[in-house]
Amino acid sequence: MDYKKLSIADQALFNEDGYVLIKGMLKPEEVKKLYDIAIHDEVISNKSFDRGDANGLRTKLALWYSLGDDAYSLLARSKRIVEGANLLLEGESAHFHSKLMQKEPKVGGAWEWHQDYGYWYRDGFLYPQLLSVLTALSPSTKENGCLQVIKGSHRVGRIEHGFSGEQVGANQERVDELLKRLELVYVEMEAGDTLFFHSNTLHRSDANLSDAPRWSLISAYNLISNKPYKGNYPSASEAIQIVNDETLLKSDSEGIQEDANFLIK
Ligand SMILES: O=C(O)CCC(=O)C(=O)O
Ligand SMILES: [Fe+2]
Repeated sequence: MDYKKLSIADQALFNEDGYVLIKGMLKPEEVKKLYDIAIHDEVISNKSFDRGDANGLRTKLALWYSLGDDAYSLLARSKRIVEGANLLLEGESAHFHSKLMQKEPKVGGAWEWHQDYGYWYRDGFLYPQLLSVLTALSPSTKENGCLQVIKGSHRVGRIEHGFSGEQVGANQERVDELLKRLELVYVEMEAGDTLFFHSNTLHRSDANLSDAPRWSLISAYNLISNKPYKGNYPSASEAIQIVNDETLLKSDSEGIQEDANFLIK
């Protein structure tokens, strides 16, 4: 079976709605491999930190910048994903960072409404020419706190963000007005589905009060010409070393290296 790739119709949906969901972007064997590696990855577990929500529930995550030869990077470097990012960003993309989100049963916290560009603006990106690629490693449902998006909200431009507990959230008054006008979509995903979304798309998620974990991998890409004017994000201005789609399954890649450049909190 061939690997999925994004089409011109997917690009049109992304431009219209601010996101596009690609079902079955990963093969079941690929998801199994990545999830197995992730749940046993001690480096990830040691480098993870958590973010509390307004109710004190906490989501664990590990975040790193440069790509390597680990299994997560082979996905982030895969032809189908990088070409998808290139199509949607309308040019050559670079990798800004990747993260492994671990929203555990009963304790995984909520995320407040935000635009990723609300954060990344502060990191020094001058243009919102960035996107997130979220791949579900386990099923993502309303019950376990799937991602919610406001359809078409990428068109409003950057909204002011301020601190809301330990998280940075978008101005609530604006969010409330947009919710009166635009559709709120719960993006339920099966393991192996991938959501591409614009850096100005408003999104949030509920806490995971269910018995099922919700793990996902999120890689962020910027247009290579839109490199940040400050900070130290080497991969954001480097060409991505693309690998064939088969590489993830064929290689004996494992978890991430201890010396990957992790964000340390
Ligand atoms: O996966 C989620 O629930 C939201 C995470 C998110 O939006 C982020 O890390 O920027
Ligand atoms: Fe986000």
